[in-house]
Amino acid sequence: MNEQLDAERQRICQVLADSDCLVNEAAVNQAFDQLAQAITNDLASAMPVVYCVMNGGLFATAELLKRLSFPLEVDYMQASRYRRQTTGGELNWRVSPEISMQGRHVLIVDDILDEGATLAAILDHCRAQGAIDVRCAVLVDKVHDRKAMPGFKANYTGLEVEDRYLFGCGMDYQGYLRNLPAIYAPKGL
Ligand SMILES: O=P(O)(O)OC[C@H]1O[C@H](OP(=O)(O)OP(=O)(O)O)[C@H](O)[C@@H]1O
Ligand code: HPA
Repeated sequence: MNEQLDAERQRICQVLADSDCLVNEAAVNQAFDQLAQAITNDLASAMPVVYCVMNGGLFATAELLKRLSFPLEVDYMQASRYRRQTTGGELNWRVSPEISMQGRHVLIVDDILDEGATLAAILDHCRAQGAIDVRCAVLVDKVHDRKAMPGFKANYTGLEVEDRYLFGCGMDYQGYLRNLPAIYAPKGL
């Protein structure tokens, strides 16, 4: 491995070593079980299309899909506003989904509702595309009063987590550590 990449690896390992684990793996799995049950109750007969919001939604989508045992289709979209930073900017659409939303029940899956600007824009887009029912599921809703639309909530929320910069379970720290099965926050952030 080149020296620069190894220094990066060591820096990220140090961030992880210096972080607090806020939600452990067992609690994350329990949250996914509850989310999947609520989604099943509502959508089992609806032949929904489940859209993963890449990249952060990949982990939550996989965890949910393996718990959903009814017919559905899966697609993805990519709309990002953080670009490896810890504060959000303008929403940048990078990939649009292939499966049409026209006349369909739609479930958007993402890792986190933070300020909510990403999800709000995606939900508007889905309605404009002709979906008859648009719902969203997030693993985490971050608790603070900076929501883009006050009171904005996902239809399905796994966990409410304190107002710190989070990583793990799909959420990244500077592009890394999405793969961790628990939720962490770096000390001081
Ligand atoms: O509620 P908001 O403040 O809008 O933030 C939430 C969004 O931010 C993250 O995506 P990001 O733009 O970092 O892209 P990523 O999915 O590739 O990490 C996350 O996956 C959500 O989509
Ligand atoms: O706390 C966060 N962590 C990772 N990605 C995010 N995108 C919005 N908020 C966060």
